[in-house]
Amino acid sequence: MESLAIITSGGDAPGMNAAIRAIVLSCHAKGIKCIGFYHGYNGLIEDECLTLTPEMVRPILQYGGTILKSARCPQMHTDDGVKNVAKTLKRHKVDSLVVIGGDGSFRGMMALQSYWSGRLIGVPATIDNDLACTDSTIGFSTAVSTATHAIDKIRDTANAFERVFIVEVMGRHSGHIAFNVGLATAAESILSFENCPSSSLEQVKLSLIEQIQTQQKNNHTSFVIVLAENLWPGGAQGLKQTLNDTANIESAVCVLGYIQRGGSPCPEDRILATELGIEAVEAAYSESGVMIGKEQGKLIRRCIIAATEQKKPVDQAIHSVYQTLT
Ligand SMILES: Nc1ncnc2c1ncn2[C@@H]1O[C@H](COP(=O)(O)OP(=O)(O)O)[C@@H](O)[C@H]1O
Ligand SMILES: O=P(O)(O)OC[C@H]1O[C@](O)(COP(=O)(O)O)[C@@H](O)[C@@H]1O
Repeated sequence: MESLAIITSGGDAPGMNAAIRAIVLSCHAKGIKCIGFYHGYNGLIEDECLTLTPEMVRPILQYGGTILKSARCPQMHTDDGVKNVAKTLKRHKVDSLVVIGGDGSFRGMMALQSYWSGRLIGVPATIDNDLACTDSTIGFSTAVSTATHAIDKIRDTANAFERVFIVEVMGRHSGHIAFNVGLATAAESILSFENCPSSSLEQVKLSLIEQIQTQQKNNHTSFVIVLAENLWPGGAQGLKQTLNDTANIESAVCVLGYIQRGGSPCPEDRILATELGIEAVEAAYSESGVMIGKEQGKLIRRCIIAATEQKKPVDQAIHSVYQTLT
């Protein structure tokens, strides 16, 4: 292998820079030229790139975001877009492409397999942790930690005013962030896809109201609801309105939003990203269409189809602890 390219694609995640650093340093040690393309697949279509050197990546491990920038690239959903990516890779004589991103970015890799015969390796990075074949994705631990610290602060003011608070967290359509953050902050209620299927929202509403009213009768304290984004019609504001209209319950809303995607990666994400990055370069000598993951302390290589098509449920132990305590 003489030349390896990297992109960061989809939602940025803290630790992407640490993965880039590990890949570049590893390539340098093996005498492989390492090319970074900007803006996810867009940079491969537009041919926006630079040769990455150790000097460029030495100081980046502790920073959130990505020095290669990230983006979503609608053209990848067309044959022409994918063909243009393949053309750029051929023009630069790239032997292997490492895609640092989430399930969508890996679907892009699958599309590329039809037009490019180089080696394709995925490094799982998304705050949502919604990829199978790895216990954790790069960025997830940091996002959970950021949201936990934010809710600890909300708890202080919620306690002072004896308020009901609805805190909306990210996760697109999966509840890994909601459940982990809810447990870490002793939220009185966690509302997510896994425990609130859309057909049950009326029932969820009634039991939530009962739970709040019971607590308000007995205690002078706060009530924090951790709500997964895209679950409740109208989001956190919609739920606030519902509580008010149905039971005259006042609540305050905080949508944590993009702060969960930013900030310095926590040690777990820095270490995970470094391990996965180094293993990605190793794998790029002999494999293609694989994602590097880490399960039960072991680095593994799994077919990207399995990683994207399988669901990774929220840890059953976390579910059980929440059910026991509420
Ligand atoms: N089915 C697909 N076919 C080809 N490319 C895809 C597909 N799904 C996603 N992509 C590419 O991957 C990019 C990132 O995907 P997205 O789902 O937005 O983020 P993530 O990789 O974090 O899940 C998309 O903007 C698109 O360029
Ligand atoms: O940046 P955008 O386009 O607003 O997307 C927001 C989405 O991105 C995420 O932060 C990360 O999702 P992906 O890693 O799948 O891109 C989701 O939690 C959220 O729903």
